[in-house]
Amino acid sequence: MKTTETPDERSRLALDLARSVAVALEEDLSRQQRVTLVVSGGSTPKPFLQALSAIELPWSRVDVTLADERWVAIDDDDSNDRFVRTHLLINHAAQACFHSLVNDAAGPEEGAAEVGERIAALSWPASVVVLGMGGDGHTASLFPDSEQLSAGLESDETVIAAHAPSVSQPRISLTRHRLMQSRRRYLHLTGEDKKRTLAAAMAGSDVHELPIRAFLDASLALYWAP
Ligand SMILES: O=C(O)[C@H](O)[C@@H](O)[C@H](O)[C@H](O)COP(=O)(O)O
Repeated sequence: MKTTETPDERSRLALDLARSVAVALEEDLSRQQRVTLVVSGGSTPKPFLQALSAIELPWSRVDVTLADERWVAIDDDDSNDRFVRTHLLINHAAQACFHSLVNDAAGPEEGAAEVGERIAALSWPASVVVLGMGGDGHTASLFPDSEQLSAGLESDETVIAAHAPSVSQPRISLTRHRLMQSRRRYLHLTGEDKKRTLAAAMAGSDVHELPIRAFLDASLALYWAP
């Protein structure tokens, strides 16, 4: 029955993705001193991050950052920073160097310049960007109902401050421009609802309706399980 198969399929998917990402990082680490890995928050990546953390790599040469973040304290339950520290920066990956998308500023507008400068100083193009997607077709914090969506899709800054009526907390997000500065991009999704959203995204072209469309090119590797 599907209900009993689903967790296994999701675990297998997470492991497959972790192995692909590890191979990619290792390949780039054989040619350059430092590599950048961009991961997403949310709930889907948890088993992937845990699986990746258990793979032996020269992690001390890996810079990890996030596709986006909620502007909350780093010990808040909703913090992606905390999520990455809990699920990725453990086991072998405890040696990686994590770069937060938040600072002490009052909000993302005030903090974005410093964060952008720090993140831009990492090694680009990133080796790997792992994106997630919401049921509304957002990725990172590029939300369809956000006033900052055009900036997120078109600006050549590294990060933008973002707000959207559909989400309660202010956000900071890497821009499309920065996320596309990557050698490999993966989209990690689970569930039938997201499969339907992805199919709708593939069937049209308005990036403002479903922002994930701005990332759907031939080089995006899709990792989906029921
Ligand atoms: O929540 C976040 O931190 C990310 O901003 C977001 O883009 C995420 O990848 C999607 O919302 C999917 O989230 P789930 O994996 O929780 O469905």
